Order: sequence, then C-alpha cells, then structure tokens
Amino acid sequence: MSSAPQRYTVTAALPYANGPVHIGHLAGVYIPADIYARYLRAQQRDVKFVCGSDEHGVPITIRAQKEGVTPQQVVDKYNAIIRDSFQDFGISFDIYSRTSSKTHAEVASGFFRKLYEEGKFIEQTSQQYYDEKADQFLADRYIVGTCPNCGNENAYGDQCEKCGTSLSPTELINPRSMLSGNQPVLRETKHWYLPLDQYEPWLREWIVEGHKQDWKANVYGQCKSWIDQGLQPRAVTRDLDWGVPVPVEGAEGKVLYVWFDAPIGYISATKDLLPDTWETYWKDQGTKLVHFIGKDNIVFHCIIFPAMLKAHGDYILPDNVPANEFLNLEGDKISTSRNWAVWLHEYLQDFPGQADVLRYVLCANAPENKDNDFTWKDFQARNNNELVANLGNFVNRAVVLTHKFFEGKVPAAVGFTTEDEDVLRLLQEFPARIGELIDNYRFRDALNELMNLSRLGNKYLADMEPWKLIKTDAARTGTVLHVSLQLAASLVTLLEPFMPTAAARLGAMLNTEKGTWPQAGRPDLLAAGHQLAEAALLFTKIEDATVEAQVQKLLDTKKANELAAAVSAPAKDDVSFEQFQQMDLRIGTIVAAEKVAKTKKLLKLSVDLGFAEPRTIVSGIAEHFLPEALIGQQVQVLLNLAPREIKGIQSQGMLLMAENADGSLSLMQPSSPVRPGSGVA
Ligand SMILES: Nc1ncnc2c1ncn2[C@@H]1O[C@H](COP(=O)(O)OP(=O)(O)OP(=O)(O)O)[C@@H](O)[C@H]1O
Ligand SMILES: [Zn+2]
Repeated sequence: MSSAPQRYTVTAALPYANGPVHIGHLAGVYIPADIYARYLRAQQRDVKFVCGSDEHGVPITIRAQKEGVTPQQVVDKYNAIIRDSFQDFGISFDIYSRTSSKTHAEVASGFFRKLYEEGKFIEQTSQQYYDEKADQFLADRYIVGTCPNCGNENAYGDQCEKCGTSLSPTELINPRSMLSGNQPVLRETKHWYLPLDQYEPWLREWIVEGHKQDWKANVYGQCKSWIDQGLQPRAVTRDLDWGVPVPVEGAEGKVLYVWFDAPIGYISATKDLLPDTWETYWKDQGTKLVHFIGKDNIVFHCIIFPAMLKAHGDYILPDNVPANEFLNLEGDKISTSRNWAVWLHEYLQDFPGQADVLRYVLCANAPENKDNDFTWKDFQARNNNELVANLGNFVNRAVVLTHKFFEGKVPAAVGFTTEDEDVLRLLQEFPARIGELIDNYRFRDALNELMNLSRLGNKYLADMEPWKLIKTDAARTGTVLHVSLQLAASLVTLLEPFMPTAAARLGAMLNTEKGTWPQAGRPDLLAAGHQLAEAALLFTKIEDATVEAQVQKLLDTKKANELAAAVSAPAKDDVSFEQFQQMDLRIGTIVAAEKVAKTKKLLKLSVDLGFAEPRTIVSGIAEHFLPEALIGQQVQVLLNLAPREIKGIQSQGMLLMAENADGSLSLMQPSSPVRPGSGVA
C-alpha cells in the first residue's frame, strides 16, 4: 500500500473452539496482533481489531460425540473460556464473535451463493467413504487408518499426525469409521470445488512477484512453494450436519467446509461490530487489511482466502500476513490433546496481576522467524533480570527519589548539561524508531528498543547519582529527576501496546495519562510542580518455588501421558497347573533392611517367613525404597527360587514386585496383614 491507509482491519486467527488458549497461540498470534492494534490506536488511526471463535468442523463433532454432548455444548463451553481469558489477559479486540452466530451464517451463505451463481465453482461427483451402519458420509477426521507413508495405524483421513503427510481418505490402508469402527464403503457424492489452479497465474503475480519485499521471508517462502508445486481444485463443501448449510438446492446434508467458512468469520465479526459501516473495512481500497496467524494457517490466508475474495470480486485483499512460526514448551511441541501447554486461564489464576509478564516474555521470545522454546527458567530470568531490574527499577528510583527529596512534586529543571541534553535528544528518537519496527511487524526488536529506553534512564541515574548529588547540589538533583521523570512519562505511552497494565500503573503513579504516540518523547510531558502519586512496584520478583511448581505440573503431565500411552506386555506362553504348583509363593514380613555396600541398586533384606530364622534375600530395589521404610512391611516372596550368591551374600528367595509403566515399583501386599509364611495360591 503506497499512500497512508485511511483505515485498518486487523484480524487475529479465529481460535478453534475445542480447547482453551495456550501460550503458543498467544506468542504466535494474539500478542503481536494486540500490540499492532494498540499501537495503531495510539497513532490515532482508524482501526478495527476483529476475532471470534471458529466453531464448525469435524474435530468439534467428534469431541461432542466422545463426551456425549452436542457440538453446540462443546463450542459454548470453549467459546466462554477463550473469550473470558482473552479479556482478562487484555487482548483489545473490538469484537470477539463466533462462527455459529446468525450474522455469520448469513454472510458465509451469501458469499457462497454469489460464487455459485456466477459459476465460480466446479461441481464434481466423486467416490467417498460412507458408514452404512451410521448411515452417513465420513468427512476428514471421521476416517482413520494406516498411513501409507509411515505405517501409523491411527492416521486421519486428511493427515497423518505422526509423519505430517497430508492425505486423502482413499489413500489410507485398512480405513475404518470413527463412528462405528466398521470398514466404510465408497459411495458417490457431489461437492463444490474452488478451482485454485485457475487462480495460480494471478497468485503468482500477486505474491511471488508482488510481495517479495514486504512479506516476511517465512511467509513468502511457504507461499512460493505452494504455488510452485501447482495448485489443485479444493472442495469447499462437506457431508456433515454441523456447519453453515450449503445454500443450494440438492445440497441437503452438506455444509460449507470449515476452512471456507472460518475466514469469512472475520467479515461477519466486523458486520456484528458495525452493522451499517462494515463494508468500508472490507471493500474500500483505502483500507489496509492485515491477518495475524501462525504458520500452519499460511496457505488458508495467503492462497485460499485471497482466491475466494478475488473470485467474489467486491473485497480488498490482505496487505500483509505476518505469520509467526511455532512456539514449543520446554523442548516439546505444544499439544492440546496431550495437555502439553501452559493454558492462559490457568496462568491468569496462578499469576494474578501478572498478565504483562507473560506478554513481555512471549513477545521478547516470539517465534517471529523460526520456532522457539518457552521455558519457565527463562520466564523467571526475564522477569527478574529485565522487568524488575531494568524497567521497574528505573521507574521506581525516579519516583521514590522525587518523593524523598521534593515531596513528590516534579522538580524544575535549571539549566541542562550535555548529559541531560543527550538523554532528552535520544528520548525524542524512540517513538519513531519503535513505531517503525512495529509497522514492519518486528515486535521483538520493538520491545527491545523499548527496554533500551529504560536502560538509558537507568544508566543516566547511575551516572548522575542523584542520591549523592542531593548532599551538595539540590538544584542539579532536581534537574536530573526532572529529566528522568520526562522519560518515565514517555514510557506510559510507549509501554502501552506491549504491557497495558504496567503502563496504566505507571500512569497512575505519575498522575498522568497515556498520550498519542507522536507526543511521546517530548521533554515537557510533566510540568514542574506536577504532583506524583505514591510509588508502587511495577513488577515483583518471581521466586524459584513459583516456577518449580509450574515445572512440576508439566512433569506430572508427562508422567500421566506415559502411563496413558502404556500398553501391557504381550502374554507369555501357557504353563500347566503342575508347573504353577511347583512355585512356592509366600507372604513374609521384612524385619531388617540395609544397603549392600558399594552397590547402587541392592538391598539386603531379612524376611520373617514363619521359620525359626528369617531368610536373607538380596533384592535390586534400593533405588525405589529406603531401607528403613521397608521394615515391618509384608511382601510376597518366591520361596523356592534356587539360592544364589550376590555380592558375597547368599540370597534365599525372591521378592515379587509390581512394575509400573514409568518403571516405578510397588510391593505386592495382602489386603490385610497375614501370618508370616502364609502360602499364596
Ligand atoms: N505453538 C504455536 N505457536 C505459534 N502459533 C500457534 C501455535 N499453536 C497454534 N498457533 C496458532 O494459533 C492460531 C489459533 O490456533 P487454533 O485454534 O487453530 O489451534 P491449533 O492450530 O489447532 O492449535 P492446538 O492444536 O495447539 O490447539 C492459529 O493461527 C495457529 O497457527
Ligand atoms: Zn504417517
């Protein structure tokens, strides 16, 4: 877009309403989008920031079926969780809508209808899997089978999650229906396709030639590779009963494909927000449209949705799609189904009043150009070393010293030294520099510049030492604090897009309000004599125990996943009853236990088995039990295992243990104590 846009439509990917929001979503999409929207508002631009829940599609119907509820109940539940957590986190949507709304059904339906009437689709009959027992066609994830690429037995009809290959249902080996488990049969069905191949030359010109310079390398690269591989017609309807019905006669039982309907959700959300003027935000050439998404959504926002908009003809195209790569968690891919995530609603509960810390860490470490990792250690370090020690410290010193020496009133400046002038001159350059980085979707660098501004303030205070200066030169001390407070006042505005709560707290402390972006950087934001409010801490230190508890939560998840994934070992060969009877199984009571010297695993146990003398048994369980904890415990023993010498000790029998999937051991105990030596049969 060459001339300055008259208005902006900013969209953030519609979260899929089958789970809550996690830190990957935030880092990939919602934090950068929110920074951008807040920044544009500070620039006094006309901006509409729209989002909503994506509530259609097969994963939701499958989830509903599993939980024994309706799809509507599933989306109602997650829409509420997602909407509330975004609000508590301070994502400043102008509207958060949902694709199950009436407006959306009308807009999506109308969109399809226009393309249909103008002959923009191709109609095609094909063979698709049908479940005769459930009496319905099986869309996408309703079919599972063996992946022809990697042999995974649980690959879906549209994708193998193990090897990442995208599939079509008929490629699966041994397909089975998710509904009945039966083998499906092929039946004819008619669908409508968007002939993407016809748009290929135009897409090549628009993206490959037109956006080489201004789209991010990761986005441009993915688009070019899709286009270079050659585009195929794409079905935009499905045989399903959950979604926007296909508004065409003879299409009963069919709905719009979720990826056709979801991006139209941006348009219907805008219409919900502005019933009368929404069209200017989607159809006027003076509008700049920007989509914030994660990398797995690039093809839908850069190729399929633009082709839909182009086919429709009335709409503008996205000016940019600054997609991020993926955030991982503690070295592992974030996953809703494996519960491997830091959930936003849980974070807000565990860290009350600290939303900005997460905003800061996820922006500072955002996967802007490559995948990145979130760790709790890094979270703690960034809070303690950067937010507390740099930003918080600067602001706190400036305000506290003003209270201490000048009764909380901004002191007058009496003659600037070159140091003062340097700081004020540098301050003036920051808004434009940070702004330009945001304009270019470089949010990490922008945040780093912001922190450089508070570093500048900290260094200035450290160099000037007003806490010493006050003893010899009160007027000069006043000037230093005057300059520091001007810098702090600029921070109220410049912080706001990144950390809105901290900005508001700082504003309250300085007894001032945020200004417009161009006003920030001025040397006279606070007049001499202006009364400050009480000093308060902007950020507080996060202790080891706090992050350790979060790490423990993840370790618990990992363990639960391992246990859930464990399968029983295959059964051994049969034994006869006589063979079984040859084994002399008894219950004994441990009367003494000690570690076997110079070994890690061995314990020497004395077990009362009802004979005159206890038996000595050497057992490899030292890593699982403390010797003293075993004394008095009853255990099961194989009495007639041939004796064996272990580390010079004669072992006369074997302790029997249950081994858990994670390798931990449990004693085999009778449900109530029995006389030592009792037989087990
Ligand atoms: N780990 C991640 N890092 C960055 N962006 C992500 C991550 N996970 C999802 N996103 C992005 O968040 C947006 C919303 O995601 P969506 O609700 O579609 O869930 P999803 O992609 O199915 O993720 P999940 O299965 O982890 O919940 C999408 O644009 C997606 O690309
Ligand atoms: Zn596979």
